[in-house]
Amino acid sequence: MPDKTPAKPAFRTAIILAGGEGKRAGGRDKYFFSYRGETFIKRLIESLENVVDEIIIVAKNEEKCSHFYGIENVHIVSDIVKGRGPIGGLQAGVPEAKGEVIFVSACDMPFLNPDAVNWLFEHINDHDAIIPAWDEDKIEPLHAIYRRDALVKYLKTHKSLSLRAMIRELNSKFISVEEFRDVDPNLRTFTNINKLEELEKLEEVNKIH
Ligand SMILES: Nc1nc2c(ncn2[C@@H]2O[C@H](COP(=O)(O)OP(=O)(O)OP(=O)(O)O)[C@@H](O)[C@H]2O)c(=O)[nH]1
Repeated sequence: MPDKTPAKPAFRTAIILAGGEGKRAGGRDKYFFSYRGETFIKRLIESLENVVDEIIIVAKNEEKCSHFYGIENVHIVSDIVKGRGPIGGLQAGVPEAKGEVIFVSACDMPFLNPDAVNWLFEHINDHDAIIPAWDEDKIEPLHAIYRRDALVKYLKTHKSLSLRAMIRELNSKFISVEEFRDVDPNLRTFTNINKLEELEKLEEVNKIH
């Protein structure tokens, strides 16, 4: 009798990078920006909790994230070396990840769409990474999926702090953002808020609607 049990899907991790200098936000911690009364980081956790098996928040300041301790399947870790940018965040987060496949997320995306994240997980196939792209220049490496083994190997052997250099080195597949319109017609999942003015604009729009 053939075994009809469906293959167990790979364990999935999400890493939320919650560091950075936030210069464009006047030095503020963008993950504590809030929209409709809820912080960006809380919104991200809620968007991800049904899509992944664990969430790792890599914080510049672990203490500031301490109120997320105790949430099931959410772990908080600190940058090992501060000020290294997103790659520095990965250096701390990837070794803690149990998932074979990892969704890497910025912390400043208030409209992350779980269906878009799920779609990415389902399309990584044999690639090391699957990265949404608007065009050749504008890519979304912090709304992308990576294989843990590929990240571990890269981070061990390369010193560059450039995400683009890492993506070039990996067997990366770029996928047009247009592919996401079925699950997110206005592509809001890619909205990221870098400045206070952008946040204020969001809140104004929120008041009107
Ligand atoms: N853990 C960690 N995350 C980082 C670090 N640098 C940037 N990030 C995260 O990576 C994402 C993209 O960062 P950017 O928005 O490009 O940089 P930023 O430093 O946050 O902001 P700017 O200073 O305005 O450029 C954000 O989610 C940041 O929180 C870091 O050193 N450690």
